[in-house]
Amino acid sequence: MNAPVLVEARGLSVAYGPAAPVLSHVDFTLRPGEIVTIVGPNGSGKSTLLRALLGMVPGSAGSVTRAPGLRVGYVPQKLHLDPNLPLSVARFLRLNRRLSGDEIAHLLSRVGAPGLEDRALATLSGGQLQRVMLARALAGNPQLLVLDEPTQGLDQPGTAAFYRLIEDVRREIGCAVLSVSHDLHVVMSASDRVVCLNGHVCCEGTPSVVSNAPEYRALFGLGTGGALALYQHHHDHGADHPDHPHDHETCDHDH
Ligand SMILES: Nc1ncnc2c1ncn2[C@@H]1O[C@H](COP(=O)(O)OP(=O)(O)OP(=O)(O)O)[C@@H](O)[C@H]1O
Repeated sequence: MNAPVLVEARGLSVAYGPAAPVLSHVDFTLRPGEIVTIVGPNGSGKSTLLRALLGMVPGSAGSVTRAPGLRVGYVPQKLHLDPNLPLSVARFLRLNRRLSGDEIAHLLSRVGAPGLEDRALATLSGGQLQRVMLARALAGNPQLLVLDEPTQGLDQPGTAAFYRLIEDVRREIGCAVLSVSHDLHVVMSASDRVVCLNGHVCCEGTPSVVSNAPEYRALFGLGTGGALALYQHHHDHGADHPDHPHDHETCDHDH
């Protein structure tokens, strides 16, 4: 029998209005407890894929299925905060669920941000705010934690510490973690599986498979032409889409 699946996309395409699809023919499977990270250039459809998997945007073709009753905790890319809004951390955490003072204290210490209950949200540092966002995502005891570039704006130690925290949380509550990230070093050390996206799945597999894949190296300019390569990645998504997902798909390049 197959292992249970939390979220699955088959042949998924997504278009915003009449424009060309942002995502084409994406196959994706996430199983319980996995840490999977989506990488890819700006505009390659990473956030769109997350949103489509969560049912926040409809697919134009293909299918998305989620385990019945799936509990998801979502940490968005950015929280747009009005600095004049006098919203405390505790009130923020209670916006969409009932939580006791003890539960809030426990959540905040769980994410390494103890004692912030009464602080105004707008006065927190970037790192503190991300931890509070993570606390909110964990409040519903998720089976799946979804993180959209959660460490944007954090320095390298802050980023590394945040991902260590995510690994601890995964170990503790056994949730799967699906994230979008540009922090390639961290991604490569902290993911079970990496999916490299550029409107379609260019390559996927374990970090070591992906970091050696020519598609990945071309996209991220590792020894193939520097950062410029990022913008010169052309692909022909036609012939070779196998029925079975495997570690390493090919796509054509023009450098
Ligand atoms: N609501 C929307 N309406 C129309 N177009 C959209 C919408 N959201 C995203 N797009 C377009 O879809 C494409 C993919 O966007 P998406 O945000 O999924 O990419 P991304 O890989 O997450 O990018 P980034 O790394 O810059 O965050 C972009 O061209 C973007 O302009």
